[in-house]
Amino acid sequence: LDLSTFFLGRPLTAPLMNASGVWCNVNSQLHALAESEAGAMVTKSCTLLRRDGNPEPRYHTLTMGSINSMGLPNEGHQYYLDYAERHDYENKPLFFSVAGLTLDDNLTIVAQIQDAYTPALLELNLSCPNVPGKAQIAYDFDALDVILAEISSAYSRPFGVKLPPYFDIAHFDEVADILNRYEKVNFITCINSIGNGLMIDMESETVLIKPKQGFGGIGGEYVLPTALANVNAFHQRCPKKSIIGCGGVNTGEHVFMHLLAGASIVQVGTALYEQGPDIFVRLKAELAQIMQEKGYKTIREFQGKLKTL
Ligand SMILES: CC(C)(C)CCc1c(C(=O)O)[nH]c(=O)[nH]c1=O
Repeated sequence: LDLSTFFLGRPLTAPLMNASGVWCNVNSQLHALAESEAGAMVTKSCTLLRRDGNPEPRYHTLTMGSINSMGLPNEGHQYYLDYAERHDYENKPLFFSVAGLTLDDNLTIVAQIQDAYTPALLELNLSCPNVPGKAQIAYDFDALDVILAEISSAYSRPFGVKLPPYFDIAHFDEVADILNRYEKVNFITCINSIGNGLMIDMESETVLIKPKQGFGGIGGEYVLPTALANVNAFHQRCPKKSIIGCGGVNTGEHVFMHLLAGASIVQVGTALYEQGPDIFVRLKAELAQIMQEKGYKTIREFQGKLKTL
């Protein structure tokens, strides 16, 4: 039973990894992921300098997921470059997530990744903030085009982008058209949390997290249908790019759905936050069980083969 899926020509031991931001801020967490059954791993989106992030409580578990407004707490890009230098790439590939606060910061960080000759794969987080008062980069299509043009000329290797969810077919079309003009963008990670949700505590009649008057990104089971749609939409529209699925994964069935919808690798966020890296043992076993029951020997036999009616 070959659970492995090929990603950028490399077989992974499992089509599973963490979602950026979860269990990947500091060395102890990164070490735990490196030792886990995950087939790959990604660092917390970094900024040029270290950030404390938002005041707590900034993450809260919900009945079917989570809400967070962490505020990009991270150790600064050099810390993750130092980790990338020590990482054992034979063990599993490492993705390096970047969310610079400005285009200049992104270019500075990317130039240093370039100079570090690290085998890590760049995942550019396009939920990074735009100029105040404007939508996040991924929702400002002109700014999206500019940042991709700038990074493509500053970075000589293939890289990927982490996208927030889109909800309009015209947006899938427009964003895919932009991405398809950048052949260096060879993978797309869909989705980041669904932005600016709000949940309420009935007893105290209060919001659940302190930052942004309680507004925060929604993750977990709530986002699975949106995640699957974005994975499939970009899988269909960007045939020359690999899709990394993210959103709503907590069982082998969810992993199977993401792969069927077109994902090559499946990221786990909220469920990993709640259950820890041992979750990859369970997900791997549950996926293998489903493949056994369906008579699939390899992922290739069903990956991207979602049927329509
Ligand atoms: C939302 C940003 C703070 C601009 C980026 C970091 C980030 C965060 C975060 O650090 O608050 N949370 C998410 O669910 N997704 C993200 O991409």
